[in-house]
Amino acid sequence: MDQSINIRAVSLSCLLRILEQGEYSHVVLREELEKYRHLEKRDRAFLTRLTEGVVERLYELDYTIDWFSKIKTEKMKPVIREILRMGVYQILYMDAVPDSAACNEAVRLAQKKGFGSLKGFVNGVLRAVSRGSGEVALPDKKLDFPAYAAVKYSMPVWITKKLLEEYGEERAEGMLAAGLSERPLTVRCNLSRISLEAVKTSLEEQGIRAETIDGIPGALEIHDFDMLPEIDAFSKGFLQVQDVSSMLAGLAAAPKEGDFVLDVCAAPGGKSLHAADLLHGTGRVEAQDLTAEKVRLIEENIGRSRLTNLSARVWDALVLDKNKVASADVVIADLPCSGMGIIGRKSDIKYKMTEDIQRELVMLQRRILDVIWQYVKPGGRLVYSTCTVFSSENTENADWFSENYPFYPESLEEILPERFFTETTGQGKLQLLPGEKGTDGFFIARFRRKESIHK
Ligand SMILES: C[S@@+](CC[C@H](N)C(=O)[O-])C[C@H]1O[C@@H](n2cnc3c(N)ncnc32)[C@H](O)[C@@H]1O
Repeated sequence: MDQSINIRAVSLSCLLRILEQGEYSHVVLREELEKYRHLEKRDRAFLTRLTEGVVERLYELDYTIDWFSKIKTEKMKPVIREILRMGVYQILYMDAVPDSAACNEAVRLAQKKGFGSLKGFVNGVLRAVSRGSGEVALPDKKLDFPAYAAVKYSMPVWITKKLLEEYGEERAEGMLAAGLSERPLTVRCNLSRISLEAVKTSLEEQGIRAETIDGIPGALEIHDFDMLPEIDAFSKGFLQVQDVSSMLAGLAAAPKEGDFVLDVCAAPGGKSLHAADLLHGTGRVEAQDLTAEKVRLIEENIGRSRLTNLSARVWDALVLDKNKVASADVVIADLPCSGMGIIGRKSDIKYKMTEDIQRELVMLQRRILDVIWQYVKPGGRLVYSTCTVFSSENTENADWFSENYPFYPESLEEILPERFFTETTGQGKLQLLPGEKGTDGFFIARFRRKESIHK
C-alpha cells in the first residue's frame, strides 16, 4: 500500500461528499480515482470497494452501529458517523482486513480529523461490533418482510414493500440480493468497425479475459482490468460499455440500412451508438438530450467511436419538433425512470428515489410519449424502454400507450435469443429482473405505427 497516502482518509472524504452532501457516488469516485491514478491497482481497488461498500450497505451498517452504540448514528457528528460506517464495513465485509486493523485505523483517522476526544467512543463501538456482530437480530422476516429486507439489503422500506406487493417474497428477495452481488462488466463491440475476434485478441494481449455472450452479437463479458481508458480497444472506439439488457433494446429497434433513427433521451448515447453501428455506416441517427452537458457526453462517445452516421443535439423531448413529424423510421424512447434495475451498479440511486418522485416519473414518461410518437413514420417502429422493474413505469405505460395511440405491439421474439422469451415477449413486452437472466433489471416494449397517420 502507498504509505504517503492514507486510502481510508480518501475514502472518508468521498463518503462525506456522497452521504453527507448528497453528491453522486459514481461522480465522486470517478474524480478521486482520476486524482489518484498513480496509485497501485490494489490501493485503487481498496478505495473503490470500501467507498462503494459503505454506500451499498448503509442501512445495515447503521442498524449494526445503533445496536451497540448509545448515541444513534443520526445524532453523530458526520465525520464520526462515516468513520464508524467504514470501520463496521471492514469488520463485516472485508475479510482481508483484521478487525484490530479496522479499529486502530478508525481511531487514528478520528484523531487526525480533530476528534481526539472521541477516540475512546470510536474504539468502543468498533470493538463491540467485532466481538458481537453475530448477536445483531434483524427485524423478523415472517412478521415484517419489508422491514427485514430494508435492513438486510439496505433499501428504503417503500421500495421493499412495493417489490413484495408486485413480485412476492421470493422474487423480491432474489432481486434485492442480486443488487448487492458483483457481476462482470459487459461491453458491446462496434461490429461495423471491427470483428469480435479482433477485439478479443486485443483485450487478451492486454491481459484482459473476455468471454462471448450467447446470442448477443458483439457482446463480451470482461474480467481482470483496472482502468477502462487504458484498454486499447476502448480508447480506439471499438467497444462500448453496455449491459446486455440495454443491447437488447438496440436489437429491438432493429434499424435497416438507410433508416433515420431518432433517440429522444439519448445521453450518454448507449442505444444511439448501437443503432448507428447496426446501420453499418448508412442512414442517420440523431441523439437528443435535455442539456448541453448531457449532449457533450454523447458527443464524447461519438468522437471515440469514430462512427460517422450519428450526431447529437440539445432538445427537450416534451416539446414537439414540427420539422420531424412522421420522419423517423425508428424512434428510441429510453426514458428517465426510477432506475431500480441498476441499483447494483449505482447504489445511491436507491436512497434518493422517493415514492413521490417515482409517481412523477410515470407521468413524465407519459407526457414524453404523448409528444414523441408523432415522429414515427406510418409503418415505422417505436421502442420504449426503462431500467426499472415497477409495473407502473413499464407494462402499465406500454398498455396505456397502445390503447391511446395509433400503434400496435410488435413481437420481440424474432430478435431475442430464446432464453429471454416470457409470456409477454410475443406481445412485444419484456420485463427483465435483476438476478434472473444475468442482466440488469430492464423493460422493453416494441410497437409499430399503424399506416393511417391520425391519432
Ligand atoms: C435512461 S437515460 C438515457 C440512457 C441512454 N438512452 C443510453 O442508452 O445511454 C434518460 C435520459 O433522459 C434525459 N432526459 C430527461 N428528461 C428529458 C427531456 N425532457 N428531454 C430530453 N431528454 C431528457 C436525461 O438527461 C437522461 O440522459
